[in-house]
Amino acid sequence: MAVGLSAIRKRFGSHFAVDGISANITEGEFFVVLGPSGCGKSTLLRMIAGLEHLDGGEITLSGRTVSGPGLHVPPERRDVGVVFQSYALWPHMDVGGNVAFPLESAGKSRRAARAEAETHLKTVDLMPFRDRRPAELSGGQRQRVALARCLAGGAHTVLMDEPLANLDPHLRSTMEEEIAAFHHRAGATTIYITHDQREAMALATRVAVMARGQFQQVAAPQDLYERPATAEVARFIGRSAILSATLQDGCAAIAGQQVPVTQQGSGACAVSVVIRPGDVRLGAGALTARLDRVFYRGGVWEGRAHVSGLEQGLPVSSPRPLRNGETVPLEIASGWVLPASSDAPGHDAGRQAPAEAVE
Ligand SMILES: Nc1ncnc2c1ncn2[C@@H]1O[C@H](COP(=O)(O)OP(=O)(O)OP(=O)(O)O)[C@@H](O)[C@H]1O
Repeated sequence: MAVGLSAIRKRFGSHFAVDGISANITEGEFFVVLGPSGCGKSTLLRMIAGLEHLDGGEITLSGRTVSGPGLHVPPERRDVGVVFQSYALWPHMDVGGNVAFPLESAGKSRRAARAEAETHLKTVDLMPFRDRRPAELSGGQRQRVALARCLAGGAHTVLMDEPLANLDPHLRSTMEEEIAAFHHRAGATTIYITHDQREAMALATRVAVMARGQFQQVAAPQDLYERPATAEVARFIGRSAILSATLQDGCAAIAGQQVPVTQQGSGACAVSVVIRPGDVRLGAGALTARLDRVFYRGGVWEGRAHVSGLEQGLPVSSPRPLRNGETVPLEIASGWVLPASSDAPGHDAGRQAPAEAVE
């Protein structure tokens, strides 16, 4: 295990910014922490980096305890590289100098450090820019310098705190590909923080959905989408409707129809069913819906389908044009039953929040 978090807590005044998080992050994993602003993501990262002391619990890095009761290994002795959203480059040094800096600090000669820095500049495709100063680079190029410098530091574990937050959407998606390639090449265990679910889904081996200082669910992106543990996770990841239904013989009664559903374990007959766009078939079926909130999303149209008697509109998407106000036949072909308790699928993190009431 590369990074072990055991019931870690951090309090500011009376407020727990990190409130009992446990997780085991494996060697080489790309682990994304996803959550809304203020949920405690940066505090968690700073605790792992050694920039915050813990108020409880224990952190291990490669099996070595670095934070725990009466123990706090300083940041520079943790073998951890950090990339923040502000690039933190030296403005007076050129690109090559910035990347060579950790190598020189580690005692290499200037010449050897420069030569090694070039290998890392090649990795992020920045060799043609090695003599420029940071001020002469675009945001994306600066971020790549920060990545190369992190590589040069040779850290076993890389922590990234919203590294793409300052970039425009087009550059963000290019940089996502760069970061994925960087991870593939460098192989370092990476913990990446973001509030952007699309970014999380694109990059992660596993995603931890964080809220109010706790991990709500830790799972692979597809599992999170298809088998959310709570209503909160279902709402945070992708589009969904969450409907109350009664369950019998593997089917949920929704709007007078028997909808085949998937669930974890057995249990209650009054359940909450998550419906995703892929669960709804448009164009045929026993139900009739009126569409609104229709948007064209490049290749597909998205909208909400309102069926009489249902408490929420269903999310729909179609490769054919949809129109606001049109009436369409549809069928709900499948759904996911939210686990009633904490024995949620894919959930391997410590303290858990109860499933929320359905809106
Ligand atoms: N040094 C501090 N002193 C007091 N409160 C703090 C301190 N650092 C963070 N907090 C509080 O702890 C909570 C979590 O903050 P944190 O920065 O970890 O959230 P975040 O999820 O990273 O947010 P964002 O996405 O907006 O950066 C917030 O309520 C914040 O105000």
